[in-house]
Amino acid sequence: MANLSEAYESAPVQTHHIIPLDFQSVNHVPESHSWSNSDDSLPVQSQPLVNCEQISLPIIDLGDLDASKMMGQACESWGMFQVINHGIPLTLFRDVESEARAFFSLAAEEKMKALRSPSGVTGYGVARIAPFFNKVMWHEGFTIVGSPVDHVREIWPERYHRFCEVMEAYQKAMKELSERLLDLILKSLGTPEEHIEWLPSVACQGRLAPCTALQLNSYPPCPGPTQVIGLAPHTDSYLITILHQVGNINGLQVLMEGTGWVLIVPLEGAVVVYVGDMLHIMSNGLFPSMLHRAVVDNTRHRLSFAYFYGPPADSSISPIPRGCPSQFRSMTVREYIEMKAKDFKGALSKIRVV
Ligand SMILES: C=C1C[C@]23C[C@@]1(O)CC[C@H]2[C@@]12CCC[C@@](C)(C(=O)O1)[C@H]2[C@@H]3C(=O)O
Ligand SMILES: O=C(O)CCC(=O)C(=O)O
Ligand SMILES: [Fe+2]
Repeated sequence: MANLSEAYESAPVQTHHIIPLDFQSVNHVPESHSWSNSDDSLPVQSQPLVNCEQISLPIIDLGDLDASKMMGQACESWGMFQVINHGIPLTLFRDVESEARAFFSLAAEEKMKALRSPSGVTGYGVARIAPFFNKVMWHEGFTIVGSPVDHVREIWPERYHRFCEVMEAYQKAMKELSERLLDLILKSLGTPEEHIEWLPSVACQGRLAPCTALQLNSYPPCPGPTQVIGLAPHTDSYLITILHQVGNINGLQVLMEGTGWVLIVPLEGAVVVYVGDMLHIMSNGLFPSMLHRAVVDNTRHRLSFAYFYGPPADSSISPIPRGCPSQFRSMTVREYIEMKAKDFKGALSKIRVV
């Protein structure tokens, strides 16, 4: 990426925090992955990990004339919504799925050839938030910022082109969709143009590149799904995340005030869009960036693809003026990502001013 690698370099991850378990060779949950009775598990155990309540998130048709208003309402009440009629061909989701499956089914020593470096962003490894927990998640990921070619060529000298082409096409489609969605969401907030000079519909020429990333998440089947966590509770950092959950395997849960953890059941053909920290800041706290987590299945291998979109690294983010005192101080995207990389739980409260 032309943008944020340096922000992550300032908080490198220890090598042992990057290497996932060899899931193909385990038939029990090792102590390192058992979240029961660990300090980390407190927010996790306050409710059953599986069979929790299901909710129906608002479903918004991108062709609907009221889409902007509905998105604003959904962001305010839920911090998230589902989108249908988004224009992403089903074949593209299937192509990404087939490349991701081909990658994650490789033997552990093959995947290790694409390992993310301690201060890098692209590559194979555990989630970036892993060092903040004592226990290890039942998860492996492949993060792509820009092109994965240098990593994938190591594994597939003959067929790496296909993987790269598919990921490039997906990132292009997701970038366009993110920009369409942000246009509508920011319109619902009455955002003045000078506040979002980086958005293509506003910018003239010479626009800087947005910060984007694609995360392929893999949650292998687990012999003790209630003991482990796929992805520990977190909020996403950027403006929005577009999530595609593969197949009809449940996994994504969101913490709803007053209700607890609720399951977001995958809806075929739809994507889930959620508010990230930067949109929470821009909306001056009106749109919550919801705490979410992923749980795992005992027989099925779950995959999800998360696409993150944020403003260019050096642009500043601050609450859109809407007549109320600002709850957050202004900072650059780079500064916020650096803060979150060092302290992922405390970053938002550190920039809160009221
Ligand atoms: C752009 C990014 C957001 C992310 C960190 C990253 O550089 C690439 C991976 C993303 C991810 C995916 C899993 C959850 C998460 C919190 C993490 O550990 O890595 C998010 C990061 C984020 O939103 O900050
Ligand atoms: O796999 C999921 O459902 C959630 C993934 C996620 O939260 C993320 O990649 O940030
Ligand atoms: Fe997330």
